[in-house]
Amino acid sequence: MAPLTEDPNPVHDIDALLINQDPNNKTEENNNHPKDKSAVLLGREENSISKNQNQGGEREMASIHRSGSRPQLDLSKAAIQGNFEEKDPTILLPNQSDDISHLALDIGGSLIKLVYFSRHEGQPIDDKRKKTVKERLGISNGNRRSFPILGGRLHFVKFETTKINECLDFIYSKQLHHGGMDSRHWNAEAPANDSAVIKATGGGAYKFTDLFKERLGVSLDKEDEMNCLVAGANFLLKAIRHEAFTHMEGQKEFVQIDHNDLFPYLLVNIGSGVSMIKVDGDGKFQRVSGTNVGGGTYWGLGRLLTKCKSFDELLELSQRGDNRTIDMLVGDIYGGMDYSKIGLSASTIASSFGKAISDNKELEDYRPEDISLSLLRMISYNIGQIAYLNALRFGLKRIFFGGFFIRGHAYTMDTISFAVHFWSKGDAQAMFLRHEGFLGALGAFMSYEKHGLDDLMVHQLVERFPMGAPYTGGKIHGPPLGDLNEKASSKISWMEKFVLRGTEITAPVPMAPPPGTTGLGGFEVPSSKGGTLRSDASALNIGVLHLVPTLEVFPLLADPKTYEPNTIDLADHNELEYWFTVLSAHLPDLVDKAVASEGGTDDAKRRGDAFACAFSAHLARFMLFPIEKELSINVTTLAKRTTLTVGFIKFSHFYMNGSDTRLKLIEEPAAYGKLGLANLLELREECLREFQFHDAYRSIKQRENEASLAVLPDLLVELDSMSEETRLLTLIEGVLAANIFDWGSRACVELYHKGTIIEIYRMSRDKMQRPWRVDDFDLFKERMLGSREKKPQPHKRALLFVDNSGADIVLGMLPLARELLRRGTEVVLVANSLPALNDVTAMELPDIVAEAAKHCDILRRAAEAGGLLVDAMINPSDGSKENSSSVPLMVVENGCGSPCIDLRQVSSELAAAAKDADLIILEGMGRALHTNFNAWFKCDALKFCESRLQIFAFDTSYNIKNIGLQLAMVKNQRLAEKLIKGNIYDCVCRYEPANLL
Ligand SMILES: CC(C)(COP(=O)(O)O)[C@@H](O)C(=O)NCCC(=O)O
Ligand SMILES: [Mn+2]
Repeated sequence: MAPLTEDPNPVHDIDALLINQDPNNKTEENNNHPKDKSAVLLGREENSISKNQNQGGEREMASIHRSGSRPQLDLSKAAIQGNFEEKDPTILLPNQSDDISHLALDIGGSLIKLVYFSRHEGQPIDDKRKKTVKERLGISNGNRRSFPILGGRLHFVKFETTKINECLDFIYSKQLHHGGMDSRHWNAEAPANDSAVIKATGGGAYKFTDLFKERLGVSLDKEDEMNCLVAGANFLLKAIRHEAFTHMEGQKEFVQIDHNDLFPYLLVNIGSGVSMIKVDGDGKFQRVSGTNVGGGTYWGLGRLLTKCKSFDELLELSQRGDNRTIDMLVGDIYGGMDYSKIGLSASTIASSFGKAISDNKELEDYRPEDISLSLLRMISYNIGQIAYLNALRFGLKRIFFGGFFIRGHAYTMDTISFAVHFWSKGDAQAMFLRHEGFLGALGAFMSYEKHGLDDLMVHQLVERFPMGAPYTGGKIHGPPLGDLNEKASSKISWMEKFVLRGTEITAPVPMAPPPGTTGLGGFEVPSSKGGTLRSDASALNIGVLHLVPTLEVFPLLADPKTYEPNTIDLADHNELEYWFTVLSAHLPDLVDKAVASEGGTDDAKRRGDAFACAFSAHLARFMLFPIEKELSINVTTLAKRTTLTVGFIKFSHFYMNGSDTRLKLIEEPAAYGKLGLANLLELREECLREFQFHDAYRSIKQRENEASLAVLPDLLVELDSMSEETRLLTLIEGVLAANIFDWGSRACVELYHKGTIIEIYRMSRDKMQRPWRVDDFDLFKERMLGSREKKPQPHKRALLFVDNSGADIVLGMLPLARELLRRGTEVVLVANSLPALNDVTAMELPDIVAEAAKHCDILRRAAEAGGLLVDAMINPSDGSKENSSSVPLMVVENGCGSPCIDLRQVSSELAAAAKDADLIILEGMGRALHTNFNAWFKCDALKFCESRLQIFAFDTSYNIKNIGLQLAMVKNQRLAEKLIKGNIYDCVCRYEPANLL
């Protein structure tokens, strides 16, 4: 490669070199102040029409506005790839940003909200497998909309406006003003692009224009605040599954919004002042009302009256307040009685601050806590009341509240909810949004038209890291983490700062709320069980949105609307506590494996520690544990790995109240969306990837694959010597037995010290004794082999959702696949797209199959027919490549990187493979137990799938609602007891033929 940077005026035709680059664009950017669609709808003046039309635009009005930040040609560090002699050599532009705008801002009076995009890190793509699968399954990109975003993440970050310099540092450190780290190396000294433009909304977009220009060399392209709020709210309500929730008396409940029935609604944005916006559709809205008594009033008056230094401090005070000392209640007027005739209880506030008239007290005589609560209730009730009256005025069913005033504060939400409930006599309900603080920033982000985000579907957005926003992004740079007690030093990187911040959070112990009086519907004291508050309460209650435009809903789901992937709902605190303990205990070992998988270097160790800190901080957020329990966990953790700060730092950092024997960790799982065990298991994998551990179990997987492949030929000979019936049973037993190789199960991992892989496999198989705890094998056998009355009908295509590497795939699932192939059934092995624990991935499978095929004709022919052996021809001279006598064996990726699978979001190739499938086999605890245990499948368009075979070793039976075949051996004692009233290593074999439905 040769550098090209010396030549400021390259002779190459720029248009030819760079797709999507518009050389005219520079002038357009400088002059144009694009407005979004709604601006056009509202009939605003548009100053860029003629320019765009000149550029060839028969495009319609709404789409003629070009984003002000279309990328510029960045030739820095450009280099010719390949040979100088070549005629038009490719030129690499390492610093060229993607054709995507990466950052948008909402700069408010107190907070700056950032939404930024990062591309998914380039995964190695096995093109050949994909190509063959595409051909085989007839997948085309035909009607797929081509998204400018090919996949990436939306991150949400906040800064206090007073710390705008930190915000600028952050943008700079991540090079977000140039299109992000993806396109620029860390510390790249590329010159700032003078004409770069960032979308921004909020008053600060005007106030800080010069500062942004000075510090980052970028211009802020101002977007209308109201447009942004509405665009952000619409996007969230349509695209995020668990976005809206109600909050009454401390209870949070998510509301399923039907996208087709979203409009109209009332959006109440409580900032310094309050706006009430009637939203009728995308870009269609009207500000119908508002009130000047809002967040600013609360903070302003509160500051004067209590001397509080921050808004959060004031809110925290309110939690310990008793407003009855200062508010005049109905009971104060009526001698402690209710005014029942007009439906007011004695505890109803008759007049906020009313007692101060007659008390003959000075300001100092009132507790600041009481003042704060009185103020909070006065303002919240007032807003709730006005909002309801406006909803009534326009006949609106739904009221969504957002804005910085709420900040995920349970007490505030309860108060607003109470007011809406009270005034509507229960007819209306207040709803809140998890991303409420980011509506404006998201709206500004959406205003870059080319994102194509507007018609993203729910299943294309995955909130994979439900509470990880502050931990994400960037690489681990800078010196080792060191002592996390140290305050953020200028030396440490952003990532580390974030880790630091996350673990530093101190939160007050929630006070038991004063008992609310039950009366005649007056304003009782709201009870907020989840009334926790932290210094930046809403900073962590949202996750990173992964945009994967290729994800689809699994077409064989009988009813995607009612489908719930999680079997275990962590809203049950006992479950949460148990799984917290299990995952915490597993952490040190996982870190060891992860560090070893990266060569055990210092960098890997540092990343390992950072991962452990981040993941345990995430886990901690869900929990509120008695102190004894916490400490016992810490002691074991530390005894094992003294250098690791896992699970310990978080406790030393969390607020502890002497009178309360609890460590305060944030107990508000619902704030992060509905949480099931699958989310927690996925979070762990995502967190590993975040710290650049891409395959912690790589070497274990390799070792187990090799050992298993070595004994496969003997197993196949053994199987072939059996009668059909015995063989089928042995095969199912084999799947169950081999699923014991699960590095996610503590009990199993302990077993591995007791023998070789093959010994454990044999032992496990020998112990298979029927009847299993749940045993529908005979039904399945009848379907496969037929009966006296019925001849067997081979399945057309079977989808085998495979699980672990090693014995599980090689000695369990592959022989079962072989049996199906032998019977004329096409087999599709469905494997993870990304590693998770020791699960086999779709990338790894072709090699494993190729090795296995060396010992088996059936597998070889089928693998060839399925295009799996293109590279690894066993015997290239035998000419069997074109052999069409076999049904194919194929491999597809499932679209996920977790031990579990959410079938609402699978890869397009799996969706395509499912079309002709009439048998689904789900194997393993993660895929068939923790998720999909209650799933129903169909085949063709409307019929239920002829059979549903779920195989998982060591499964357990929760309250089994479905019928069907599941093969399982329970790998966890507690699950065994709960699910099947059995014991660890019990088996479940459940089969679900359609005629039973
Ligand atoms: C993570 C797992 C779901 C993986 O199981 P698999 O899908 O491989 O059968 C499972 O190992 C698990 O639930 N482990 C935690 C329970 C324990 O350690 O007992
Ligand atoms: Mn697994």
